[in-house]
Amino acid sequence: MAPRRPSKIPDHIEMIMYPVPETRQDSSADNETSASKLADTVSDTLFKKDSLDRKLERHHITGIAFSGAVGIGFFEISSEIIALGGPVGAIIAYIFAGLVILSVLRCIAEMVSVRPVKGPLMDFPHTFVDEALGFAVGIMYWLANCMSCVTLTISAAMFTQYWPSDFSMPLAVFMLLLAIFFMNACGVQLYGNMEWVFKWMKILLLVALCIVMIAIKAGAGSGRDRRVDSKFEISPGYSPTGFFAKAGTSSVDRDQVAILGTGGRILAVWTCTTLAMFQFMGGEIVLVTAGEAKRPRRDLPTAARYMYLLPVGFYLVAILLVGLNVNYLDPRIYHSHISWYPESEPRLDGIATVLRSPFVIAIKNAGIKFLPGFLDACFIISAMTAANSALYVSSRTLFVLAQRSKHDLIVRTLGRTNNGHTPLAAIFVSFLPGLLAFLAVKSQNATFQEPIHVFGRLYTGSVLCIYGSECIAFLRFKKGLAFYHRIMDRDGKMYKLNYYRAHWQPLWAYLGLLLSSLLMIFSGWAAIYDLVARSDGVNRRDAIVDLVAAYLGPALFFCIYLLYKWRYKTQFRGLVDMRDVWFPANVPDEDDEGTGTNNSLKGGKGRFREFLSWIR
Ligand SMILES: NC(=[NH2+])NCCC[C@H](N)C(=O)O
Repeated sequence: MAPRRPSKIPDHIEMIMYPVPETRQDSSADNETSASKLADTVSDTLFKKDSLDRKLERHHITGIAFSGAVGIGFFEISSEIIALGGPVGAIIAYIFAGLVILSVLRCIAEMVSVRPVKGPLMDFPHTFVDEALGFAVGIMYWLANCMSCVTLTISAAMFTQYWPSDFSMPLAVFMLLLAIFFMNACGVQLYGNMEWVFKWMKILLLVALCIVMIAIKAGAGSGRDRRVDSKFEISPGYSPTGFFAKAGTSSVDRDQVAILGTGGRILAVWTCTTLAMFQFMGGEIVLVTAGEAKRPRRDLPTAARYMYLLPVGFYLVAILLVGLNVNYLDPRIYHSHISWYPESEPRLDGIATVLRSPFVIAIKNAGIKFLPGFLDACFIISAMTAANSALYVSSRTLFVLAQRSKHDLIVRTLGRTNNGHTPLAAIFVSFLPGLLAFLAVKSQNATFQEPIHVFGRLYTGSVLCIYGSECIAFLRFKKGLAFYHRIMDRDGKMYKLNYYRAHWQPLWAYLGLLLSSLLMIFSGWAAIYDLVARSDGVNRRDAIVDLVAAYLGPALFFCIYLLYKWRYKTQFRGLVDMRDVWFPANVPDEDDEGTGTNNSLKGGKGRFREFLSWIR
């Protein structure tokens, strides 16, 4: 398909950038026999229907991405973060995690505005760094989303156990998986509309939680239960005390703080940041819609630029407010490194339950009765819709991977769509790992934590590798542009007019690369500490599982990369090979005029209007 010509490009440059298809054939094409050309034509005709439908409007795209980014982590795991780092440590951790997302999204937003192709997340490393890196990113992104689908499904199923009923865990997992499969299988437009509704439900939930937290701080409720606070021997204040060791006693005292002082605090905040990453991940999902977006060149860069603002903004405000309302030494706020419980409290370790949420703890302390049950229902929906997005992402990633595959059988099975342009085979295969959610079912109504934890860590570790790869791809992309600056000047007017040009680059790329690498490398340090420094009193098996979960994703990523590189002898892309930047394949037909990606030229008002139109 001939790429669409953006408006406002001078004619002589247009000829270079968007040559007619014939001129794009390279010399090897001359040698093609007419037989193979005929085969191509036949296969083109046969597989014409195997493409995705371009039906997603901007609000669908942001719905899918928002719904995928805001799952259950913030509502539930935030308690672990507050427990470890105190309210202040939690905010610092959220700022760091937000910074990683901000940096990465700035890089991919610019690349996608120049190259709005199908499967952009794997295309960028493939085109600008190394084919093997693109492959590793594709496979690991697929796997990571399958794993996050498992984690989110288990969480949703465990939340159903809050109400006393006959709704057993196996039944809950089964019904959730069924719902997720059918929502994905019923066509992209319906799916997009559903996710748009879920996005608004989640926004309302976040706003409501903030309002309730402000009200409680102002004295709402039938009175704060101060009895819990009085049990603690350390007065918590707001900042972290230090890094806690594992302990199983019934009260907390200073001996249980393994590393005191500034070092301990820094380590506590670092561990919080690793945990917070799970909550912030998912903003990049906007790019996965590239194959189904109606106007990818216009909508994707804008959505990628603004995508992080809503979740990050809400998360920061809400964590600040909830931190003011809970005592971070409250035994009901759980983290595996702080596991003491007064005998009177039910042990909640490992159980995803509304009772672990810091918001619910604050609400219960304030004596508001009916809200926990209502919030539980909201959390089930939130987790389920994020699992829904995870299946959407994994199926589309697998579909694009299959279409790019060198093996005909894979192209003709997983790379196909049904008559409604839904990649059913890819959806089904990506759904299968979801059955691992049944692992969480120990017995009727009993639950255990390990699968949630392991799959969640696997997802985080893998996505951190992908974020690092996107930053490297951006650095190469920028170098490539500098190399070909006579054809396309990143600082020139034409570029600024037609594409999104992120300010302060390559600073964001370096920052994203540095933070994601550090987070990946040191994500398992607490487990190593448990194993090495405090061998007594620590459950070694737990620590080993923790360690494996932290590093399995990155290890798999590097293995896949090296294996592909070794098998296909791929080379790093030289700058000269980056002609692809200006000859993007598969740029879709867009049904509106112009690219409209660059709002910075529209001035403050234009940008604000753009932002509002995106929020819808
Ligand atoms: N669609 C996904 N893969 N979502 C996984 C991201 C998890 C999400 N950030 C959460 O806090 O629950």
